[in-house]
Amino acid sequence: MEVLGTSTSTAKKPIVIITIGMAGAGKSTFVQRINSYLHTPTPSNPNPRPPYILNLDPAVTQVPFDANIDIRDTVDYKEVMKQYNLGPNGGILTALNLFTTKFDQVLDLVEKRSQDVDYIILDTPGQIEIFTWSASGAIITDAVAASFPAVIAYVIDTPRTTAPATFMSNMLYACSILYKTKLPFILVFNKTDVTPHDFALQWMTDFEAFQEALAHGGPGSVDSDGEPTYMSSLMTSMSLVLDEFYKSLRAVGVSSMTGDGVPEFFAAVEEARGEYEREYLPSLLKAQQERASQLQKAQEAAKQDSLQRMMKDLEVDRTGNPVDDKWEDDEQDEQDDDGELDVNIIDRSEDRWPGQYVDITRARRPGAGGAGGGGGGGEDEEWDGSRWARPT
Ligand SMILES: Nc1nc2c(ncn2[C@@H]2O[C@H](COP(=O)(O)OP(=O)(O)OP(=O)(O)O)[C@@H](O)[C@H]2O)c(=O)[nH]1
Repeated sequence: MEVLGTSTSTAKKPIVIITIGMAGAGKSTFVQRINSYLHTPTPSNPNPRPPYILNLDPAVTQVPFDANIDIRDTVDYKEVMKQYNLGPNGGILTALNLFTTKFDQVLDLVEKRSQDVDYIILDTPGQIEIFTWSASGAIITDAVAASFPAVIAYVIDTPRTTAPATFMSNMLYACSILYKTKLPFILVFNKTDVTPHDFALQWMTDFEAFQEALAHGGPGSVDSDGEPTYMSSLMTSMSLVLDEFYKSLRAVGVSSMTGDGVPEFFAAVEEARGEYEREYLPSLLKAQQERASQLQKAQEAAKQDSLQRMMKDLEVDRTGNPVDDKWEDDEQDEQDDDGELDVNIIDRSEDRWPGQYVDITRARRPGAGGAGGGGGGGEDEEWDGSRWARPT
């Protein structure tokens, strides 16, 4: 079944990996690493198919991969800054907005190549909020997720997330993106060559261990009386919320530098494809069907409204102009059982025949009867082959 271009059969469709992460987390290096992995033959996959890559960061000076579509080919962000008198972040956002206006063309190009690729990779702007909290970021995400199975790869700078408070802030941010996009989500703990991600996995699975880490979060976690501070209590409550959130995502540790953990990442992507088909796609289709039926209802209501207004206008005309009433006598005849007016629509292209026309533009003379009921066929009129006329 096709609904608004969305196919329920995603079996042969490539999966879109949307790479998101804080500035410096290693998104571009990660994209390059998975790109290189997908180019490399393995015994289980001797003929790998290169991915299709989209670079959506207009401000990046160099990317370590060849993007198939690069926003920088379409929008010059420095020129945008000059023309619109903007700072760097405003320039990046406006460049992304301008690019989004052409995103239907991007999707067309991707659709054309979709038979030849298994993965489509999106690298997003360095300033995370420009993509995650902008209208254009939402439009792009929704558009790709409506056309292909899609997954969010949230890249985390592991060495910089070892403090419990930083870890929790990062997780809360990830949580907000998950609830905003509702797409399958993979936490990618990057730079494991510098700091292994075991501590993160432990904090995610063992609530007590994270509480312990929070309690030993250093000065500030308890006040002078030895009681937990406001900040410490807030973090404890938040971590309770996050405990629920951890259940709905998968986490992998990766080193984009060495390639460690990349196969595990792709295993998680395959799992995410299943989740997309099981959970995201049905709710997407349901939402589209609801929108379609709401649209139909709105159109029907608008039609009824116009009809009622038209009938009201006719009523006003009739009361204000009783002599010119063309409906009065035959009103009962012309109403069907539902009380609706039974008016025949005339096809002007067909041959005319006597009595076919009811000329409602002419007032019926009082007392005039006969065929047609309206403006023609009065007692003293004759059909001359094309119209009713008084004999001369
Ligand atoms: N040791 C180590 N360094 C890494 C790894 N991945 C990325 N880096 C380094 O982290 C820095 C930031 O990497 P980028 O790939 O530019 O990060 P980004 O998230 O794309 O940064 P923005 O361009 O600001 O969005 C670079 O110096 C990388 O070499 C990794 O797995 N291990």
